[in-house]
Amino acid sequence: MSEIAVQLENVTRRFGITPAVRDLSLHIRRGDAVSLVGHSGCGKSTLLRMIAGVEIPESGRIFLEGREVASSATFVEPEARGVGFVFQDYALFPHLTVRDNILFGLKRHPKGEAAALAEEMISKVGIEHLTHRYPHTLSGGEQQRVALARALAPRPSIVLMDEPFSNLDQGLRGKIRSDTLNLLRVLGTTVIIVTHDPQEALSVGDQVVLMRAGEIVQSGSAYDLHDRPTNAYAAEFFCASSKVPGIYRGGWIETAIGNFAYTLDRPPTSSVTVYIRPHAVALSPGSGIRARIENRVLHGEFEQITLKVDGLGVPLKTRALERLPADAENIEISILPERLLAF
Ligand SMILES: Nc1ncnc2c1ncn2[C@@H]1O[C@H](COP(=O)(O)OP(=O)(O)OP(=O)(O)O)[C@@H](O)[C@H]1O
Repeated sequence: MSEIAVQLENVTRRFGITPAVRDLSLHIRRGDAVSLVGHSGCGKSTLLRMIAGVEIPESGRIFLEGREVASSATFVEPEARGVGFVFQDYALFPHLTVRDNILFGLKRHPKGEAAALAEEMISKVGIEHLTHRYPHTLSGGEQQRVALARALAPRPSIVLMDEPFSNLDQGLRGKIRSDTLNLLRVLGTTVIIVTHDPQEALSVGDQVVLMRAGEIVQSGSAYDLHDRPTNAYAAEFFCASSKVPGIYRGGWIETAIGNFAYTLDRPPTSSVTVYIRPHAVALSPGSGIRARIENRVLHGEFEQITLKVDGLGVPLKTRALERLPADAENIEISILPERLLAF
């Protein structure tokens, strides 16, 4: 069996003249959990739907588990692709009980085998107590688990999930997300999860794929995308920054808040923008960089502090784990050059 579960080669799909997905190539390893993230309209759902087979690429080729399923010469129907799908609204059949919803996806199996597969997944997902209920009597979290059991019951090797946790409230979302991912990992299922939430994308993925206007902006580990973005768009998408103008001097950058060691593939004296993220600003008494506290927001464990530094056109933000005195007005800070980004 191929090590690559999903392979897209130069896939394009247009609606009218604008491509929803543009000449996109992507490889996903077997068993990985991949998050597909980007702002509304960037083409995430269209990409997922082409992998599922409910949308047809205009050009390019799609392979699942090494088998060509879509190209100019081939089209494999969705039911024959071995792919499970979980929709944002769960799409459960209202007139069927939970058990019958799960059995519905097993129609191609002999009756006894279908019943056994359904029971196995009902127990793995932990919904034994719900099997006789109808969807409208279930909470959002319960419906999500039924939809997951229905998608997984036929044991697809690949599961596609379109915003699967977005209808759950914040408290439940983290728990259901980690339960779902743990189960998929135990089963060895490859999963692609579409989300527009940057934090969710980072927490889900073995691989994070950031899209914009039908193209991949950057793809890699969550650490790559958050800590080592290769362009300004990715840097901004995953973390709000204070943007400060600077001059690249070859090996270092000159800014209004100091000079920082930095290597860029640019000629010296180029203008650059330095992205100062909250974790690049440290409270450090005695540093000599004085900052006025403009705002404090307590987030429980940490406090978000907005700071104004003389000579700097934009405020800086930092996160303090230590509590500052309630009446603190000024503090001294330092900038951690290894945490700066410049483009
Ligand atoms: N059936 C369709 N007919 C016409 N245009 C479409 C169709 N489906 C998608 N589009 C357009 O293609 C682009 C990409 O849409 P898509 O739904 O893939 O984006 P998305 O990233 O999933 O967005 P969202 O997060 O809002 O669901 C959008 O501009 C959308 O308006």
